[in-house]
Amino acid sequence: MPGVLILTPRRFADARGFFSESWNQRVMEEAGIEIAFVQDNHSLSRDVGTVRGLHFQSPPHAQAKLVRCGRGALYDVAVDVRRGSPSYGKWVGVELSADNGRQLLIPAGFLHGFVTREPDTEVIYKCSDFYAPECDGAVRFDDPDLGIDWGIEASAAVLSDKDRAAQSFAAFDTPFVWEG
Ligand SMILES: Cc1cn([C@H]2C[C@H](O)[C@@H](COP(=O)(O)OP(=O)(O)O[C@H]3O[C@@H](C)C(=O)[C@@H](O)[C@H]3O)O2)c(=O)[nH]c1=O
Repeated sequence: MPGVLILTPRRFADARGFFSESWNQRVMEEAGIEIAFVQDNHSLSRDVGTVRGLHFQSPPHAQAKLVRCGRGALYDVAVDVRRGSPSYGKWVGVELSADNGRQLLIPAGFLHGFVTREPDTEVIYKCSDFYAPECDGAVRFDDPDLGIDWGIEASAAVLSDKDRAAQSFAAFDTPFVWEG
């Protein structure tokens, strides 16, 4: 999926555990990734099968996100909703866990959501714009047009009221445009 990257920072293990640089702006810039992150978020989901998503913030407050797992495990999903993109409407999913240390970089122009695979899963992510509730939106995680395989029965998902009432993908008028 163009623009979506899995990053796995090096871990320096010793008798105490490990040390890892979870974000290093200079290293990222040397790799061609120039994103000015301005907000860090941290969520805890108690139950296995908690689904948060699919979420977006519209321009002018669109957000790129760098997502990682601090405790437990989750399946993280990004859906390309950039009008005109070769992968418009397609999704990609990656297992992120405290053990595997992976991070998922999701550019602006994607819906984002995840399902937790372990109890008490903590998700930590950087965002490239501030929370703007007036630009916040959601699309149904189990929309048949998207066909995302969450690995759970949709009826068993633990959801917020907002996500339970989210619009269908067919009704979603994407505010994002593919810029090549
Ligand atoms: C996202 C967000 C929420 N809040 C508040 C609003 C609300 O009262 C409470 C819970 O918000 P939500 O129900 O939207 O939280 P949540 O369902 O965890 O929303 C998050 O889901 C993941 C998948 C994302 O990608 C995020 O961008 C964000 O949309 O926290 C903030 O103060 N700042 C924020 O940046």
